Amino acid sequence: MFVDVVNYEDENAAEKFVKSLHNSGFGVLTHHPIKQSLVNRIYEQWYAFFQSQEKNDFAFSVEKQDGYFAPEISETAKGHTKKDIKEYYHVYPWGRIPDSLKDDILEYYALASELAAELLDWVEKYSPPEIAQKYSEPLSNMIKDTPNTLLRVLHYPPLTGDEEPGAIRAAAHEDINLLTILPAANEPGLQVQQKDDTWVDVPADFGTLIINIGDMLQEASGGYFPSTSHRVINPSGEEAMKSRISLPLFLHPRSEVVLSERHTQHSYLMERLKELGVKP
Ligand SMILES: O=C(O)CCC(=O)C(=O)O
Ligand SMILES: [Fe+2]
Repeated sequence: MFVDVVNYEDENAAEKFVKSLHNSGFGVLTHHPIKQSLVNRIYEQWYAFFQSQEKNDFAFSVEKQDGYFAPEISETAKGHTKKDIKEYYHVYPWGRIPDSLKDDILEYYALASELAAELLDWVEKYSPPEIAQKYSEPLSNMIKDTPNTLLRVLHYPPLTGDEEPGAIRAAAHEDINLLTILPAANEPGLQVQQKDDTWVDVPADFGTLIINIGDMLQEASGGYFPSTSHRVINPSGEEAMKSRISLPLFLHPRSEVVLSERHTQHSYLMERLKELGVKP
């Protein structure tokens, strides 16, 4: 299979997992340490938040990029003209978070960041030596005490039939960051582009964790780890009436971390945010 499903507790989990990341840009983990009960609670609480008007009190800050991004202003993927059909909230530990939602979401942020550091150690260990020598510092060190890692709570609303023709929940894109950690969403739809340009569903049984490479790790590894295009397609029939919630954690190095000869985290991020139209 293009994307491998790996048992986190297996003896050779690290090697298998990193191989999948190299081959497809994606890897899926079962039996991982993130509690599903916590993820479920977050899905329920934030679904209620997106249904409420309270979200409008947390409109995002252009400068800091924390808070609520309404459907009217949410992203247009690079190279696309139609807006994605989604709304989302950017959680940073230093940013604004509704009081009643703070405890669970910050617990998740900390747990997932901790797991991410371990997964970056796996990536480092199974990078070929000529690739590993490109890393300006150990990969897990790049995210140590970083203020930049972003937890995005996404809500894809039920489809009404009035959507702009051709618009989908998340148009094909690559992630900007180092690595993304994504618990399987409560509804299907996530697809990844294969080398022959065809699209396949990412294995996303409820309870699994999906990990993918972002542009910054592609940049730091000289392309050894590919930042693969992925998208979220629109459901049809009964499924179209349902909301979909997802929770990607985008791991970002500290701003001054050197990714390559061309870029630091900061210079890379600014270039990409301008392209997305969310930063002037
Ligand atoms: O909602 C999903 O399953 C994926 C979202 C995603 O790819 C993104 O926000 O970058
Ligand atoms: Fe993505």
